[in-house]
Amino acid sequence: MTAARRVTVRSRVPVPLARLSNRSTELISFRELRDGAEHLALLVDPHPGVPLVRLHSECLTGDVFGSLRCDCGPQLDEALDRLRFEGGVLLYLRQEGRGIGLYNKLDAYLIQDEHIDTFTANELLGRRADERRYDVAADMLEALGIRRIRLLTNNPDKIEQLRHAGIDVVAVEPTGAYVNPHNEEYLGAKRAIAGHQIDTVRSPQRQPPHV
Ligand SMILES: Nc1nc2c(ncn2[C@@H]2O[C@H](COP(=O)(O)OP(=O)(O)OP(=O)(O)O)[C@@H](O)[C@H]2O)c(=O)[nH]1
Ligand SMILES: [Zn+2]
Repeated sequence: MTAARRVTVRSRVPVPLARLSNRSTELISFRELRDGAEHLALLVDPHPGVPLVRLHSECLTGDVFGSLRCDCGPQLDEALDRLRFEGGVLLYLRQEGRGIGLYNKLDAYLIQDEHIDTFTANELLGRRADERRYDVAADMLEALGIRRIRLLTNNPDKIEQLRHAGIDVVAVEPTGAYVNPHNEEYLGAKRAIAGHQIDTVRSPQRQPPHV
């Protein structure tokens, strides 16, 4: 049996971000990540105390194009706003489509258009309902010297997997429920099937980034 290789920081690059103005921000890459993906950490100088951490799984359609089929865009905005206010860490995990990839996610959307829920749609494509693992996120936090966190999420699986991987999640802070006419079924399935703590209160549309 080969010994597990330790994840270390590969580079820390200062990158000023318009929407995090006046904050010192670094993008951090890693060596030896267990799944070989190019996951990234955004570190914003935290206030003293237990840092706020957001694990954000990649969603090209929501994060970049503002797709209304999901809630990823406004959740990313919210996390960045929180970091601007109090600092912390955002792990941007390259787990597009809950781990099935972009093209498969687009195929899953066509299945969902027949009123099949988002988890069953993955399975009809021969994939698992959610293929994400967060042990890689725990490795990244450890490489940053962070073992105690406040986690920004509604997803019980993130909490459980991080704790199992040895991260002390001392508090869970809910992220918003960004409901719109196009994502109501998607959010309903996250709540009913995956146990997300979501209040399906309609929230404002995504706002343009602050500059
Ligand atoms: N397969 C699939 N993936 C989707 C769909 N809609 C969004 N996603 C993916 O779901 C993931 C959402 O990630 P997050 O926002 O980090 O996490 P979450 O599981 O919603 O949990 P929170 O921490 O509460 O936001 C991203 O990888 C999206 O690409 C969908 O309909 N099908
Ligand atoms: Zn999304």
